[in-house]
Amino acid sequence: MTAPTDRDTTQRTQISPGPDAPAPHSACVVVIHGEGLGKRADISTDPLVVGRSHEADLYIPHPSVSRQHCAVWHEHGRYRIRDLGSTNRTRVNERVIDVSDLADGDHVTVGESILKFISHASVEARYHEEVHQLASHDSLTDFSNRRHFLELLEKEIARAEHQRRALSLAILDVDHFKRINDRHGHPGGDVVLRQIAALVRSQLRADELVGRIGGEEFAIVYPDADPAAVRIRCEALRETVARSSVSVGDSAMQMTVSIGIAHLGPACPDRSSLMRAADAALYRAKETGRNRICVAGDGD
Ligand SMILES: Nc1nc2c(ncn2[C@@H]2O[C@H](COP(=O)(O)OP(=O)(O)OP(=O)(O)O)[C@@H](O)[C@H]2O)c(=O)[nH]1
Repeated sequence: MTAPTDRDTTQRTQISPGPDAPAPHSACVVVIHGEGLGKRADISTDPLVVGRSHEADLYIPHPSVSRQHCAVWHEHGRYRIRDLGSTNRTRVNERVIDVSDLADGDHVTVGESILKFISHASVEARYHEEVHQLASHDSLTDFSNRRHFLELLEKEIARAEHQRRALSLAILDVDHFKRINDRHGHPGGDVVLRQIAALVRSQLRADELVGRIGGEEFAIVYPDADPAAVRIRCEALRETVARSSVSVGDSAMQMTVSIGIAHLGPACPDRSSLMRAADAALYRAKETGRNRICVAGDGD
């Protein structure tokens, strides 16, 4: 065996211009303390409303926060903040304000939460974006995780009620998924789940929200679509999965999904009743043979 030479052991430092420049980014506010920790929202010329109302752009569900607490916006090259008549007032760096300019790094106190203002193209903004993405999304499928999905659903319900629009919820569960794990192990099961998630994604429109709400369970919100149209969309999704083949290594297989649908309305006026009804419909779809759709209210 020959002794190692300098060439073998020396690591050479690569000449580098430094990290990639952060993409130009609008400014944002990030919750850095209290309820809503990690949430962020971008700021544009349209006022961004921070508050406890489901319709607030940055929703902070805490009793110390007013329904519409403050608004932040971009105007003639400056970032501005205005208190919206909140009970506990808005503070910028501990100073109570009615209207104020914002500078990079300013702390905004809203009830018991603290927001940080981060100006555009900041490396820190990218860091917070990544942290938020990690906290709110499922790493296997990149869908919203259960907690984030439920929060989005709550906001969509508030919007649908306010605008008197339809909203439906579908819960989809992969049939006999345990067999895949038993045959191919948990990593093989993950490979299949990722492929089914891709099929689900391929069937979604831009305004439809999806979340992974359980191990092999996904949920989709269909805003502003009538019940008949939602049924057709779900049938197309069910068929797409049933006709596609998924694979683990060399082994290809056909999978199916069962789907339960519930519509926002007098029988399901809020998030929990909607989730319960869609779940019960899914249970019926499983009980009556799988690879099918059941709708809450039909045949209960
Ligand atoms: N690979 C993998 N498996 C998971 C994950 N989460 C849950 N599972 C598995 O999914 C399986 C779900 O099984 P069951 O709830 O019994 O249902 P099923 O076999 O899909 O049958 P039906 O739903 O009744 O059609 C269990 O074996 C879980 O261990 C995950 O993230 N990855």
